[in-house]
Amino acid sequence: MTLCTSWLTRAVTPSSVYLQLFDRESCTYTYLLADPCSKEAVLIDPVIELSDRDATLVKDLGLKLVYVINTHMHADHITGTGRLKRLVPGCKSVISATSGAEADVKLADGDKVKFGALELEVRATPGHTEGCVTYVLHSQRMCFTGDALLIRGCGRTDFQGGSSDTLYDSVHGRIFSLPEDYTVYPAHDYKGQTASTVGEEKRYNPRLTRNKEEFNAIMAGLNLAYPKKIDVALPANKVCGLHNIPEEVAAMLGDAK
Ligand SMILES: N[C@@H](CCC(=O)N[C@@H](CSS)C(=O)NCC(=O)O)C(=O)O
Repeated sequence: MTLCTSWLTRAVTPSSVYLQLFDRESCTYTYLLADPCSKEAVLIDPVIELSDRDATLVKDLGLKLVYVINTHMHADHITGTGRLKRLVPGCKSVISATSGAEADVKLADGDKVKFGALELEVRATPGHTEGCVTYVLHSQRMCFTGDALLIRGCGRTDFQGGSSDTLYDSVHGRIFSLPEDYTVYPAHDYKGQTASTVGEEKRYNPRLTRNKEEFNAIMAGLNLAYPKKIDVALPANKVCGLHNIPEEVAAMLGDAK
């Protein structure tokens, strides 16, 4: 198998626009996808502090932002969804129904998110949280895995209804069942990696290549510190980041609450 050593973080082709954006503080990847013909676009997993960056990009590229989508209710940062709804009137917030968060559109397994000629398939991939989903853009052979599958890793399973048993089944059943050449785009990377493929992760993921018993033991032994912002992020993200924004964040954004 050929391993890719560099990945596009930006691609504009006749059939799609794709940009991978990064938040240095939370190591979150935000994705901007668009159909170049209709100009309809979606953002996946935006971060509130960078919502001006994202709104400006949408405007500069002449795109029409139709959906601001989350892979799950994040615990480490406040989503940019609510603020983007203010900055780009008309776009709709989107998250899974099982996340327990408020949004204009609540998705279920098997739903499709359509923008222009493009379509994301929603695959429920719980385990990191109960409401995690993976979005699959079959036409571009891409999947956006949130925190379910990270590059050579996976999301922790020690809060928000997390379960290592469930995560193992989600990744093996719903992500590793995709064709091996599909590119995997995660919601975070802490080591400077940008993307992987289903085939690479099936072969080299140090957690998910193990059997379920070994995986459960690895996850039980991670002993990670709680995310620094969890106490402000979860209440804010329950309403898609629009309310309960901490004062220092609101001040930084020059926002009324
Ligand atoms: N240090 C960060 C939090 C890091 C962390 O816990 N990341 C999560 C995803 S965000 S909830 C995770 O699942 N990590 C898996 C791993 O193996 O590292 C902070 O304080 O925000």
